[in-house]
Amino acid sequence: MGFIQISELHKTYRLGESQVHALRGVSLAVKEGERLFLGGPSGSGKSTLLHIIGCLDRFDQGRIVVAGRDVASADDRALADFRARHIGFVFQNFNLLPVLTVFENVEYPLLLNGEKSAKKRRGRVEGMLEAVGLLGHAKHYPNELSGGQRQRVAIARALVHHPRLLIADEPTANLDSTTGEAIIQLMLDLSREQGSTVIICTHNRELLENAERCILLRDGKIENDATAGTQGRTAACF
Ligand SMILES: Nc1ncnc2c1ncn2[C@@H]1O[C@H](COP(=O)(O)OP(=O)(O)OP(=O)(O)O)[C@@H](O)[C@H]1O
Repeated sequence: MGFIQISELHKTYRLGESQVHALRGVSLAVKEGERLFLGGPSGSGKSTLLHIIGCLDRFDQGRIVVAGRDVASADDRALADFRARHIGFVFQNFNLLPVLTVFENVEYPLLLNGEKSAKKRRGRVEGMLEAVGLLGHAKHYPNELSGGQRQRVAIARALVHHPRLLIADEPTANLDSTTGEAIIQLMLDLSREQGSTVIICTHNRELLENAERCILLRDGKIENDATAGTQGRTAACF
């Protein structure tokens, strides 16, 4: 069985009388340590799928196992605990807490996970800040940083507790292309060092074309699932 095992996943949003079928039977297996890019047109269901894999949202039908856990059977509290321990998130808008310093933002997941030793927390946070090149900015607040620096803090926060899964939803959408490239590389490098599985959702054609594995969604279904070297992959991806 895969590290992530998804079978016939369906998700429908209900807005008053109308319904949106965001996922229409998605099946997928991801091995531990795999680095997967998720693409597809706007509205194809990418964020919905990521949020379900990241245990941020529920689904209507199907089955999903993440890191050996059948997440549908977990109640909200157990799910929040599972998320805090095993999953790191990077979002398009960075989602840093503006009233906390850079250090405090990165420390937050360790506090959530109940790490009581301030010394251990400090060591882990400083190690991550050094890895993302921002140790000198530990006392700054998010609004004193550039977009690229904020995303580096978000990466440090996402990985500080050594999650088994890193999920990134459009992490480069608000960055220029050079900064975006560096951010993706940093996420891939650091997660490889930690052995984390990575799923990155993006509209960036170049990233999708060069991905080790690229999954394309269309109308809530997987249209294409290709690993590097597969013939015709680029054409099938768009
Ligand atoms: N909270 C919600 N309530 C109602 N409909 C929603 C909600 N979230 C998403 N949808 C709808 O579900 C479908 C899939 O949306 P989703 O955000 O997963 O697509 P996406 O591929 O991530 O799009 P984008 O690339 O624009 O971010 C869309 O039709 C969207 O309008």
